[in-house]
Amino acid sequence: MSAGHTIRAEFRNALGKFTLDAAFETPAKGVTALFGPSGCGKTTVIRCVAGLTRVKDGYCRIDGEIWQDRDGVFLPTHKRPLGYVFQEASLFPHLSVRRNLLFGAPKEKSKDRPQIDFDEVVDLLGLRRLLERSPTNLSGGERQRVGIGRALLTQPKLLLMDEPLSALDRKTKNEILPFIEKLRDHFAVPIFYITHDITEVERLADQVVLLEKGHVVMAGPLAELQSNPDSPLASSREAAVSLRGSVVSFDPHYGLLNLSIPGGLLIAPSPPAEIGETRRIRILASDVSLACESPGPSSILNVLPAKVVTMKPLDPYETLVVLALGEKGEGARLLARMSRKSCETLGLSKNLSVFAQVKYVALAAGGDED
Ligand SMILES: Nc1ncnc2c1ncn2[C@@H]1O[C@H](COP(=O)(O)OP(=O)(O)OP(=O)(O)O)[C@@H](O)[C@H]1O
Repeated sequence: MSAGHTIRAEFRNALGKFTLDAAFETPAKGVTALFGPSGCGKTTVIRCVAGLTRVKDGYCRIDGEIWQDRDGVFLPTHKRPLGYVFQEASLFPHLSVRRNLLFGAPKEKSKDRPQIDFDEVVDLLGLRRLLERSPTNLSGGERQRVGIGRALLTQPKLLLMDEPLSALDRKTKNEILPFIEKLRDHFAVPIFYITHDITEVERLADQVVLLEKGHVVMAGPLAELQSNPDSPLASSREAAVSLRGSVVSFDPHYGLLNLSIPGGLLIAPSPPAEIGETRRIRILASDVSLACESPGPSSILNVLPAKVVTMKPLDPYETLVVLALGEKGEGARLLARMSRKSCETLGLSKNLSVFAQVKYVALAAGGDED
């Protein structure tokens, strides 16, 4: 990774009874999810990145710009070009949505980097019809969209989002997720996204920093962590992989989308989509079963040749199988979770050619990923 296009964060300090010893480097693009159980230090890390908490032994470099080093450099928060989105947006009740959005936006345009445009933000976040309203009677989801828009319009070099959906009910969360997906794919601003909800990580993250008790357990691209059998993501009950699929065709008769993924093709029920559109796909380990020979007719639409990469017992009864799609195992990784008995009956071993039967393919709502 060239230092110019990465974010490097290192923070070490004892904070009361809590010891923070977190270091990671991540690309300065897309969404980096900070994920881990309550109290593991997610908020503390981004407070350090924001300069709201100052630890002596700290280093923070954002896309070539040093915000903190060990030789005394420490940019105060107001000098750090960052946007901060909290669990609940605190909007100014006496200002219209439009003026709330523009609050904090620089008066002059910077010439050294592309600017985030007001109209683009408004349209992308679906705020046009709210512009002249007062924030006092907005719904929780609308308020949060205004909060996100306001943070983006400060023209940040980094957007920090601290559990932005956790105060919302499931339905509103599902309404807002597509907006966050759109802004991830549309604007070039890197995002640090704190959550303890794995489904948000799977839908939004490009990279993940896994935290536990103030330490970074693992950090890297989402797909790598999901398919690494030693990662807590792979061994969890809800283990899944997120893949990117490109729309190849649509069958209007059955309402089925054909998506090309590395090492194979997937079919998923879906409304029509544009050919070439990229969609994020989620496949749960518990929705994948294996066969050694091509199975006959079945209700399962997706049967993909794959090779066994590795196997890991999760407990005395269940095994996690990591697969590489494609006849030569050249494609994307997939996980299958099965009983130890099934594993033994099939005689699974490293490099064995198998057929992965995928029972359910979850597709993120429309919209192009990079
Ligand atoms: N300045 C401080 N002094 C003492 N303790 C602190 C300080 N800042 C954070 N802590 C402690 O650090 C720990 C981590 O807190 P933090 O809020 O970062 O966790 P989190 O992973 O974001 O949790 P949650 O998901 O519940 O929000 C907590 O035990 C907190 O009490």
